[in-house]
Amino acid sequence: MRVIQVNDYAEMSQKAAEMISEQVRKKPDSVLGLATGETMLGTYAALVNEHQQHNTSYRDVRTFNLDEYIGLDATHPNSYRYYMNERLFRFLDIPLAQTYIPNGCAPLLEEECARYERLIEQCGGIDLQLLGIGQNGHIGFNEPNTSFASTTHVVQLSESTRKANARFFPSADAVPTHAITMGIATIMKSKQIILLVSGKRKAWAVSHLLEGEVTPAVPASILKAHPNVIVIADTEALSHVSQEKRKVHRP
Ligand SMILES: N[C@@H]1[C@@H](O)[C@H](O)[C@@H](COP(=O)(O)O)O[C@@H]1O
Repeated sequence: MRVIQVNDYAEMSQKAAEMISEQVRKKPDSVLGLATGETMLGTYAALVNEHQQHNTSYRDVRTFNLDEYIGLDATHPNSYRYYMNERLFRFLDIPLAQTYIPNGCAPLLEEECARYERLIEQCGGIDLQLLGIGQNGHIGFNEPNTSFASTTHVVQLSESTRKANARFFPSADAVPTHAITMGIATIMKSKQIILLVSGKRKAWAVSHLLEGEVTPAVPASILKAHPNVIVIADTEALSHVSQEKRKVHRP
């Protein structure tokens, strides 16, 4: 695991956008794994900027998002489909049919999970997966104590995650109780992973990731076992981590 320490959110976002654009220029038919949340907003804005300035084309790219709330459709402003369309896809030249997000309104949710997992495989797997991290160390919506062997599945969101995400909803009760998420094994199959972390809110999760043991109690800790992970973290997110560990980590 390689750690890149940056000063702040803006620098983290710029760095991540540069790495994603580079991947797409190197391999124009890349399969990108995408994430949502506040962490990604700056990266997507920087990516749009880069696309407009340098004409990097996304025509042949396919994208798979990590997760989606159950019960919110594409027109709901809090659905991750809405977020992705509004924040990123509408500014790029990517055909929407090449952007995949689990359908949280599918009548048969288990089948939807299996379909999604199959689709990722049929596209040749994810070349570059972008990840954020929850305050409790979750990745995607894989809450603490999810099996490391899990594939795309339906999850019940923990109260702490619902509370953390309530800031985007009109009220805490409006946050859905369930979601579909890529599993931990799905995420770990990606060829490369970039984890973005910003702010004091995430300091505990980052310090466990870099200095704690690998345990299902902190889902992100499994990333230590992946051969190609880059963590881009700002000074506040790294504030609980020793200077030594901030430099370079290899599995
Ligand atoms: N499912 C998403 C995660 O993929 C994301 O990493 C996390 C952190 O979000 P934020 O970036 O808003 O802190 O929130 C949600 O739970």
